[in-house]
Amino acid sequence: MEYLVGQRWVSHADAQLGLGVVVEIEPRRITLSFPAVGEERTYAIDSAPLTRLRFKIGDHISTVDGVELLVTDIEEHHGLLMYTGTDHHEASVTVSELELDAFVQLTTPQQRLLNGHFDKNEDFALRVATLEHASRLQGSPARGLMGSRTSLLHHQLYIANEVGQRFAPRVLLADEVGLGKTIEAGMIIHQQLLTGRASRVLILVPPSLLHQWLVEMLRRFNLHFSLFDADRLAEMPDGNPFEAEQLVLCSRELFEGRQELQQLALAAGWDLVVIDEAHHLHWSEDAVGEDYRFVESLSACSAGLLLLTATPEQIGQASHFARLRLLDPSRFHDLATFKAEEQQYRALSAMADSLERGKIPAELPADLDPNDPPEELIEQLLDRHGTGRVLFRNTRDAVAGFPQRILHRYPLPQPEPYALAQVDLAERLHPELPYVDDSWLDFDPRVEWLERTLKTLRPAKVLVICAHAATAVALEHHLHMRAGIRSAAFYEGLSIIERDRAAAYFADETGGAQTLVCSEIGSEGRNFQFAHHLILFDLPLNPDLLEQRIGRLDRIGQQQDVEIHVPYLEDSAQETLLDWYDRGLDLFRDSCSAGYMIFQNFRERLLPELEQRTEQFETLLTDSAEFTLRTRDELREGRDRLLERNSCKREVADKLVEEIRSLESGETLEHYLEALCDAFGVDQEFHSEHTLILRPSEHMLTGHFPGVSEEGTTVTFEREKGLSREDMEFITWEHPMIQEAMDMVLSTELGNAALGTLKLKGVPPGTMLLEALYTVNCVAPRALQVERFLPLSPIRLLVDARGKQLADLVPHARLNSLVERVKKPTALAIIKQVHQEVDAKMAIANQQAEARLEEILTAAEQDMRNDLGAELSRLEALRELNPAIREEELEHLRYRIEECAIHIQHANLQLQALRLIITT
Ligand SMILES: Nc1ncnc2c1ncn2[C@@H]1O[C@H](COP(=O)(O)OP(=O)(O)OP(=O)(O)O)[C@@H](O)[C@H]1O
Repeated sequence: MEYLVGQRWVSHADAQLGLGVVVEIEPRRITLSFPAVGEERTYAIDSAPLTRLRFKIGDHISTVDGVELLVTDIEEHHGLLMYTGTDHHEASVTVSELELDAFVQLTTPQQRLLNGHFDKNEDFALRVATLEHASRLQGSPARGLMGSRTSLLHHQLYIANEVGQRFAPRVLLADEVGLGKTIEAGMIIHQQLLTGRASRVLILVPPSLLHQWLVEMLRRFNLHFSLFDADRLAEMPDGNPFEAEQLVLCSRELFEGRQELQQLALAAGWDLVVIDEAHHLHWSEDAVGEDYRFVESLSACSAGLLLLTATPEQIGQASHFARLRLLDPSRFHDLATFKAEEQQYRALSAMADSLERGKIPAELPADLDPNDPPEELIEQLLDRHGTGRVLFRNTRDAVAGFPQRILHRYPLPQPEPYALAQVDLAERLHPELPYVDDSWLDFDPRVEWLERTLKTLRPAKVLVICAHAATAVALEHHLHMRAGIRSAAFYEGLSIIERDRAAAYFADETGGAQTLVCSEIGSEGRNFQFAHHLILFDLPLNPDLLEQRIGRLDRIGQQQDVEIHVPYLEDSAQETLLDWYDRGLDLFRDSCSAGYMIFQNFRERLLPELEQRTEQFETLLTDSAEFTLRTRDELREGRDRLLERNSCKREVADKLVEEIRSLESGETLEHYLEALCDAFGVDQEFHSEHTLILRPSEHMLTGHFPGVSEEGTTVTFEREKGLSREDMEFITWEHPMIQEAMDMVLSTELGNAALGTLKLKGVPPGTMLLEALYTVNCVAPRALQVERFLPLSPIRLLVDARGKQLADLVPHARLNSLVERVKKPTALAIIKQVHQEVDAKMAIANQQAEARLEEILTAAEQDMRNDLGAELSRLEALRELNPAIREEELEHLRYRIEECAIHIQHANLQLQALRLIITT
């Protein structure tokens, strides 16, 4: 080996030393300085673990003066290498190796392989597997949807997929109570974040739901939201607090009367704003509430907006319209037109039905071609004339699988003080209201009944709901202090912590409260389906509120029939209202999305009956029941049906479920995580089937492995187990542990250079094979989603001694099982001899990969143009008829197609891993 002072060498025993400069040569010893680490090392010349650093044409080098060059030519002068290259001004510059920057990292597979920095064959295999999995996930139709810790429910996956794919989704999620709107919103947020379409998200909810949202986002989607409340804001340093976090959760009330805070939230800018229980936003044609105005301003400065409500018309059709207007002001600009359009939806649904039966309706809109297949016609009808792009609503009927609701009525005698005192309607319905003290507890028969009933139902958990906070507080106090019943109160006056403590006490299976006494507002949106007894201490004067109450228990996850107990005072407004809800609306047995509309329809006849029941009441009941039946039928056949068709297309949802199940089935993920743990030095212990305990070991490759705590983390690959065992992490391809570990592999050189031997029948010993793995590297803004059409697309090549391609003949997995490791000294000896041969094979591999790249890029561009082009033509056709399509969506799509094409055309190859194999 010829050493000369000034030459650059690298230590293959210790890659971290960086580049070494020969500073002294003695007869048997050689000294190198390693400037990057400020060390000098002396070696015996015969056994120095050194490899001459020779850059290649095409490599990027940098000099001590900070000049960056792309090498175009290399010559040797008196034993020193002279590199000629182009700098960033495209000027040609020649530098001697003396001038090279010592901090140079040898990271490319070729540099590492030729400089003797070998990885284990297992690490090489891990790198290849990582690239293949990453590429497959990028192209998966279930991207962003497979990682949630939820049951795979069709209606939710459909909506999440449909909405999550949109640029800047602006929709109203209006599934009936308890069908999982929070979960749908979580899936959409997760998908938008994972695919880079959104990075800043603001969620506004009622105070009682803050904690529930925080926990649901974390537990089900691994999304860490920061909860902003008055205390947190007070503690934050100067500056805009909303800019300090990307994912923020706070209550709408936080902004009430605080203009300055509103301005800060607006100034921070968001990609997606989510408003839960959106029916509370105040809007009427005469008066617009501060809350509505604030959300309207937020909506104007955020690309995406999700509004959630189970009872969109709870405050009437006008305010329902107002929320749609927030989503798409250019579409929903006039209430009267909107009302007229609503009438059309029913006719459209009837048309869709006839099409389904194979009949072309005479009144089919002119823009549809009756010769198209009926399925396509239905799609076009819904697409072009329905409300589906903005409004999603699934009903219990459509989702199915819900338990029964059973009503129990308890007539109680009217006590004298109430009979004498009642004046207005509110007091008739809630006779305890006027009492400033708790004296009503002594004579109101509902109190004694409540005490008795709770004792009879013991140990079953019972949720009690009443209209007012004061009633809830007094009742709970009584139950707790006087009746010895374990209870807690839950109402709007409590702090968030107190509320969560009360809910947790109620949820606690052992030693928790038997009953939780809630006020109307306090309990909205909460999950109490672990109980199946509901006591309605009074009844609200709005069917949608009653539906909200029942929905606390009658929601996804309810295992038993829901027992609804209603105590009421005989011959009172309560009895009349109960009769009307029960016999007029049949609301206790079946939810009714038109409850408020029916109430409005009969309001004028109903209210006087609540004051004083007359003989007319029976007729009112019959009329209401008939009207309800008709309305239910109409809805079933009309608007709801139309919405359902848009809110869940079974075939699409089936495919998503199938895709997720297939990604979860088998043991691919399990084996992959095991390989990751082996590579990074994480210990694995068997826990139970498809479940492991992971612990950091003493031989960790890096200081930390994502998601593995010091005391150990239990992980399961089974969805069912993941759902029932809160103490375990449910691992999917989208779990942060896997995503971050994949990033760790791909952002370092782990496994990118390896050497092994192989016995192959018929191949003479000493033959060289080069296995190379390339990916397609497309640098593009994440929001463009280019990887949907152009994923990493790993290209594997296996070049033999004569330059023949053997990749198909000897697949990677088979090669892995045959390759044997080589001891480092032998490997170094081999590599020194095959330098030039490797270069020659690399040139062949590069050429072949380039040819493949061209094919891949052409196909990707075609795919992209087909896919986005079809979407564009569909939207352009739609826009002619349906102003629900916003112009900016079209513009964005056109821009996106051209931008994607440019980025695809500029994609290049990246060599990801190289393995040299010698036959023995
Ligand atoms: N896919 C799912 N897998 C498991 N649990 C689910 C799923 N979807 C919903 N749930 C559970 O069902 C309950 C209802 O869901 P969620 O709170 O999202 O409903 P909602 O439609 O927002 O209700 P509300 O109308 O009361 O606001 C919650 O306890 C939720 O965790």
